[in-house]
Amino acid sequence: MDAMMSASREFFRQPSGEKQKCSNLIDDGGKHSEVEGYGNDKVVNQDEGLSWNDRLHLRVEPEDERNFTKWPTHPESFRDVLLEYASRTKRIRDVVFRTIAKLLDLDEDYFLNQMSNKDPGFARFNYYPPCPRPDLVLGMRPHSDAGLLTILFVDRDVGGLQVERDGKWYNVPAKPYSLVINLADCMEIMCNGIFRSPVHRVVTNAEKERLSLAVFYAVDGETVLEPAPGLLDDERPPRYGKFKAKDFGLSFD
Ligand SMILES: O=C(O)CCC(=O)C(=O)O
Ligand SMILES: [Fe+2]
Repeated sequence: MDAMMSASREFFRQPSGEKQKCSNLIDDGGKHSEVEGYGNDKVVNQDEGLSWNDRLHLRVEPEDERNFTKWPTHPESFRDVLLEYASRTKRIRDVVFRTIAKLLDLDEDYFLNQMSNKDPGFARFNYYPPCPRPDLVLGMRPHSDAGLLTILFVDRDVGGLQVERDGKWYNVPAKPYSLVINLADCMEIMCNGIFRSPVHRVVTNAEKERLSLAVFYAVDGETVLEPAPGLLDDERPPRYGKFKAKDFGLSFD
């Protein structure tokens, strides 16, 4: 974990020109951007406000779709460290899926069986510079994660992540060597809302920079999502319909 965080810190500390070698902008004068690479998120709606962060977004799954041209070459260790890190988060993902299935009295492999070897996984390195006016701008605006599961490695010293419940925001503490596991929208659907995909945001800090790394596991656009039949009966009707992930933008493809 230390190696992953220091590789990330080293990447973001480089001069802008070096980071732009991994840019997410498409070569058309910077008018369009793609999901992968270094930069900022695309602003879809002017009213949503900007987020005070830089990010590097890299596909880690499926293995044969990794695009190493977007992966940093500095620090030199970056690629190997991320490959090792991603292989471990994938194992954690599987343990969490099995545990959730057991908690719900489903077949242990129910969620794993819903997945295909085309399902995407993305590593998103977030860098939040110190912000002179934390009262005016968020590090990341409120959202829920769209996929199945997010494994989030938060900064060991600097807090900022908050989770919403009943209209109130609660701080998620910064803690060394801890991972925050976030259930995302597609899992909420498959769990028929028994487990919820939380709305969360990041507040800025006036003095300190903050780093985090989210690994998102999602589903292929063709995956048909529906509440697990084993969770439904007359008293517990489905809260969600059946649909393809891509029809609701619930995939990264
Ligand atoms: O930086 C954090 O702690 C949260 C990041 C996050 O929510 C995301 O990347 O989706
Ligand atoms: Fe998130």
